[in-house]
Order: sequence, then structure tokens, then C-alpha cells
Amino acid sequence: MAGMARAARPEKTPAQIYAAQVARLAVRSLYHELCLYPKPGLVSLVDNGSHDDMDALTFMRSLFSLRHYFRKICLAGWDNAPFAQLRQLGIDAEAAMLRATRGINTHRGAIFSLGLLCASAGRARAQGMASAPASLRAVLLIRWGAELASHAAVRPAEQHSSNGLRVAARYAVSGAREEGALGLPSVFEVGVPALQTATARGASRRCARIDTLYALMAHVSDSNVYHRAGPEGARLVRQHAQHFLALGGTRHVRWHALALQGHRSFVSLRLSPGGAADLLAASCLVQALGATGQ
Ligand SMILES: CC(C)(COP(=O)(O)OP(=O)(O)OC[C@H]1O[C@@H](n2cnc3c(N)ncnc32)[C@H](O[C@H]2O[C@H](COP(=O)(O)OP(=O)(O)OP(=O)(O)O)[C@@H](O)[C@H]2O)[C@@H]1O)[C@@H](O)C(=O)NCCC(=O)NCCS
Ligand SMILES: Nc1ncnc2[nH]cnc12
Repeated sequence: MAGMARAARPEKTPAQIYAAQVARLAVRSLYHELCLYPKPGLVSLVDNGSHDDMDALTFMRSLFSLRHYFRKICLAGWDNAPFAQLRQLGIDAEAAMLRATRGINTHRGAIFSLGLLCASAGRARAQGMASAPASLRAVLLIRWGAELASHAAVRPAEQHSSNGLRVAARYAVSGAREEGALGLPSVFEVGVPALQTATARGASRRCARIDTLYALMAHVSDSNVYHRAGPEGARLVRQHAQHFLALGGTRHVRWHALALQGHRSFVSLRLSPGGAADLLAASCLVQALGATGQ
């Protein structure tokens, strides 16, 4: 109304400003993973890979639904929230993702690992620490390590309640829970070093991400691969990734053709390394947080 002063918006606190920045980086990391091509068996902007129930639009809806979650969990970390509170935010985010995708699990692994990283970034920043990879991991383990370890111990009522738990019971392999309990070793010991090495030798961002995805596929016990194709599928994924890396990865002149060939054969076998894809996004987030230099 003319002549009436509009109420001033309350100033954003440093925590709110930082959490918004971290959430943008988390969503961007998931977007970079989605756009990357060729990724063996995985959904991209080009095709649906080994998936007939989801495409790039499903992933876009999913990652858009997660933007407030990443902001909230970063703020919770800043406020030194207990693990139960982080977990509840993750459960709510899974529900939002499933509403956005009409019931399809696009980002459950990412909600867990990138969520923990956003919380750790918030906690580190509140304590005046830099968001370098080593600090993020130390904060994650020191603040929530014990609770993450007990989260990894499956209670009888939970057994067989998810693909990951069914796979763990059937093949005695680890998955997202163990990753969390150990402070995301695949991210800090495989993904981030692979990104750093590729960047240091002057690789483009795209090539650095392709090489990192392959390094993760060669290393990770991916419950999504076991769920779809058992130990034989897991062996094929590891073998393809090790072969690609042994040839020099994206330094090989024919890397694109090799990766396309892998993509086609993964699709014909319905293989999908979704866990490695999530961990690639998590590694990109750690690299981006480190690059903020704060
Ligand atoms: C800890 C949880 C994430 C629970 O995990 P759980 O052990 O119960 O297993 P899943 O529910 O199966 O989910 C685990 C997802 O994690 C990804 N993943 C797989 N291996 C690893 C690994 N070694 N390290 C890290 N992450 C890994 C993987 O995500 C990708 O696969 C998805 C597709 O999965 P799925 O639906 O099984 O596949 P389809 O083939 O489509 O199945 P069908 O339709 O054919 O049946 C894809 O979306 C990727 O994201 C696994 O899916 C967690 O649920 C939990 O405790 N949550 C609490 C809340 C929370 O997240 N809190 C966060 C802060 S604490
Ligand atoms: N691009 C992708 N395709 C299939 N599953 C995934 N999980 C995470 N990212 C994925």
C-alpha cells in the first residue's frame, strides 16, 4: 500500500548464508554427475542407461527436491545436532525425493553421503575450521563417528528391509552404512585423490570426473550392482573399470570409444553402478567445498 513502509526482511545469519552456499554446491555436484556421459549403465542427459523406470527428468526433479534438505542438514551440523536429528532430516528428504519422482529411488545413497558432508561442512565452519578434505573427514568421524558405527549395525527388525540390507545379508558385502561408519573412505581415499590427480595433470573437468567414476567403480562394493547382478556382476564392473584405468583412463586416445563400449555392454547386462555415481557426486562436493578456500 502506498505510503506504508514494507517490513524489512531479517538479516541472514552467517550460518544461513554458509548453508545456502553449501546446498548450492551439493545440488551442483549431483547435477554434474547426471550430465556426465558416457557413464556405464547410468542415467545421463543422453539416455537412460540400464534403467527403464527413470530418466534425466526424474533425476532433475529429485535433485531439485533436495535443495532445502542440504541447507537444513548443514545448519544442523553448524548447531552440533546429534545424529538422530541428521537421520530424521535424511528420512524426510527421502520422502520428498520419492514424492518428486513418484516413488523411484534416484538419490538415496546421495541423501546419506552428501547429507553427512553438508553437516560436516557446517560443523567445521562453526568451529572456525577450513573446509579442506582432511578437516571435513575429521569432523565427521569425531562428531558423529560413534553414532554412524551403531547405525551400521543392523537390528533384526531392519534385516531385509532394503536392497542394500538384503545384499549385505546374502553376499556379506558392505554398502552405504559401512561407508558412513568409516568416514566415507571411498570419497576421501579414492574419489577426491582421483579428482586431484587428474586436475593436477591438466585434465578437463569432464575427464577428471570420468576417471574418478572409474576409480570408484574399481574400488567400491556397490550394493546396487550386487542387487541387480550378484557377485558376477560386481566382478564384471570391477574388471571393466580396472581395464579402462590400466589403459590410462581418459589419457588413452580412444577412451571415449572404450567408455561407450562399456556403457553399451552394461546396458545389455542391466548393470548400474549407482553407488559409485553417488560417491562421485560426493567427491565433487568435497573438492568444491575445499575450493571455497574457507
Ligand atoms: C544408510 C541408508 C543409505 C540405507 O542404506 P541401506 O543399506 O539400507 O541400503 P539401500 O536402501 O539399498 O540404499 C543404499 C544406497 O546407497 C548407494 N550405495 C550402494 N552401494 C554403496 C556404497 N558402497 N557406498 C555408498 N553408497 C552406496 C546406492 O544408491 C544408488 O543406487 C540407487 C538405486 O538403488 P535401488 O533402489 O536399490 O536400485 P534399483 O536397481 O532401481 O532397484 P529396483 O527398483 O530394481 O529394486 C540410486 O538411487 C543411487 O542413489 C544404494 O541405493 C539410508 O537409507 C539411511 O539410513 N537413511 C537414513 C536417512 C539418511 O540418509 N540420513 C542422512 C544423514 S545421517
Ligand atoms: N546417473 C545415475 N544413474 C543411475 N543411478 C544413479 N544413482 C545416482 N546417480 C545415478
